[in-house]
Amino acid sequence: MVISNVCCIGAGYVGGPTCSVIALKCPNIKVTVVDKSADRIAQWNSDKLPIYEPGLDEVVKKCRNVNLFFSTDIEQAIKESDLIFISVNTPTKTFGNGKGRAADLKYVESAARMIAEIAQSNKIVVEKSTVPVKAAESIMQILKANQKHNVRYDILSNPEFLAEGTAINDLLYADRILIGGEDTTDGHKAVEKLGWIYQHWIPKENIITTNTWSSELSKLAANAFLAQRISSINSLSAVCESTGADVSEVAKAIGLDSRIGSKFLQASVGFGGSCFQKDILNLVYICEGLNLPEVAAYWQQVIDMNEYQKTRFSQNIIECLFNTVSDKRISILGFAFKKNTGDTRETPAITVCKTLLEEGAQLDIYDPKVEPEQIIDDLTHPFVTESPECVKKSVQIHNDPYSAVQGTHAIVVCTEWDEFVDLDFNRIYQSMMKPSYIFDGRKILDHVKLENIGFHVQTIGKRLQKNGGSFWDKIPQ
Ligand SMILES: NC(=O)c1ccc[n+]([C@@H]2O[C@H](COP(=O)([O-])OP(=O)(O)OC[C@H]3O[C@@H](n4cnc5c(N)ncnc54)[C@H](O)[C@@H]3O)[C@@H](O)[C@H]2O)c1
Ligand SMILES: O=c1ccn([C@@H]2O[C@H](COP(=O)(O)OP(=O)(O)O[C@H]3O[C@H](CO)[C@@H](O)[C@H](O)[C@H]3O)[C@@H](O)[C@H]2O)c(=O)[nH]1
Repeated sequence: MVISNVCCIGAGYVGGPTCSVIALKCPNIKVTVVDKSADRIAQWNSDKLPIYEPGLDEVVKKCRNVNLFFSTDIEQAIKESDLIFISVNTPTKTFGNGKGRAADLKYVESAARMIAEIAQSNKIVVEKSTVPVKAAESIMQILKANQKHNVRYDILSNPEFLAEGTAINDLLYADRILIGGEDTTDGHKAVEKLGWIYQHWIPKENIITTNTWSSELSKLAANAFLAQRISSINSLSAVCESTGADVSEVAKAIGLDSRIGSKFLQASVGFGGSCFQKDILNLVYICEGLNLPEVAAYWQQVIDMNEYQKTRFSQNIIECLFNTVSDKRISILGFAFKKNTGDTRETPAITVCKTLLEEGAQLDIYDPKVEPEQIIDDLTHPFVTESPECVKKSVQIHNDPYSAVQGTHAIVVCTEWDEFVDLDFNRIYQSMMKPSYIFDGRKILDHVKLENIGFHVQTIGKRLQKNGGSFWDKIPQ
């Protein structure tokens, strides 16, 4: 099997870690990750990588400039390679047909056009990006229509299932590798070649092959199923809050049924991240295009429930704080969409912060990995009711959790960072305004201990009443 040179177009959250692990596990393959962003490539070549991911630094340090290269010379990398991963972003369209729903494939298309322009020898082109079903067909059309030399292309679908914060582990010990290809002799050969790369570290039985369209759809389906579980448990969290049931107990009770399983049943302020919402919206759009409105509506509800959860949590904060947060200082602990990443794409913290800002609150924000500029950017783009200057006046970013809680009325936990569990809450209580509130949007804190210190505690899917005076009192019994 002779794949000796791999190129990856797109040095992002997927391209970077995936290719680093391929380089680590396949020392005889030269792996070049290219990007049109010179800044991003410079960061990959520096001591401070552009993304935070546990274990990534070590892998990059070991392989960089040995058999792993980060470069802006896209032309050279395409020319040299046998196999090219397209790992560019596929965000939700913000304009025109399918605005707010369809995946924007302009970056995939431009990558395909570049390959067609440059390639002088046969290439296996691999869709690593998450794309709509049948995208491979469009890529093939672009490649064939623009073919410069007598080059043969094979297109494969090889979706990525890594989750941020655990990317290296997910890549090293993937549950499965999915490869979709054409059901022809050449198609099978291409699938085998890509499979051979993964066989360097993934057991053969975990590498599954399907037709191209099944592979493309499986990626959207996997994310839809995962997000659906979160929306399902979050919907029940509202029932728990109104009845006195505890959503963690419910999750445990149902999760022990081996048919249901225990994972992805953690009720929360809502799911975030660059994928779930984008991919489900894309699935909904595809279903509408296929004239399957009932199927589209079914999956749309997963997104709607997530919006409901984020809004519900934010409104509860305001109601608990005597229906006004105007000029009150509120600490936000955690801004990333989950722990162990600095990524803020679609983080529920944005909804919480924007709601509080619209109500006139002053925010003191701390996150161990998110850059301050990123937080300001997220809260000002696009901002409907306030100018960016107003937002900046109302937001202070801290590099220490204790300074972020000093003199504030309430703490809102938006990300489940481990370090929040071990904070000295006695010290924090002393430094806050009274009554002191904690809104635990991630269910990570010891609520009984906090109540014993004197905090008023609110969380998702459970009534905590010890210190009374909360919005639960309004609920008719
Ligand atoms: N982030 C995740 O955890 C994750 C997991 C699985 C799948 N995915 C999918 O993988 C794809 C990439 O996601 P990401 O999070 O890595 O995106 P990203 O935005 O972090 O990275 C994409 C990179 O592609 C570059 N790029 C775009 N067009 C280019 C071009 N024509 N030439 C060279 N570079 C180009 C951009 O500059 C950017 O650096 C998406 O389709 C996403 O849905 C993401
Ligand atoms: O029980 C849970 C599990 C997750 N979340 C939230 O859901 C979001 C997404 O979490 P996770 O799926 O762990 O991270 P992602 O990096 O978004 O990974 C998802 O999206 C990727 C991009 O497509 C896929 O590759 C992964 O398989 C898929 O898990 C985060 O806000 C989590 O806090 C919950 O609220 N409750």
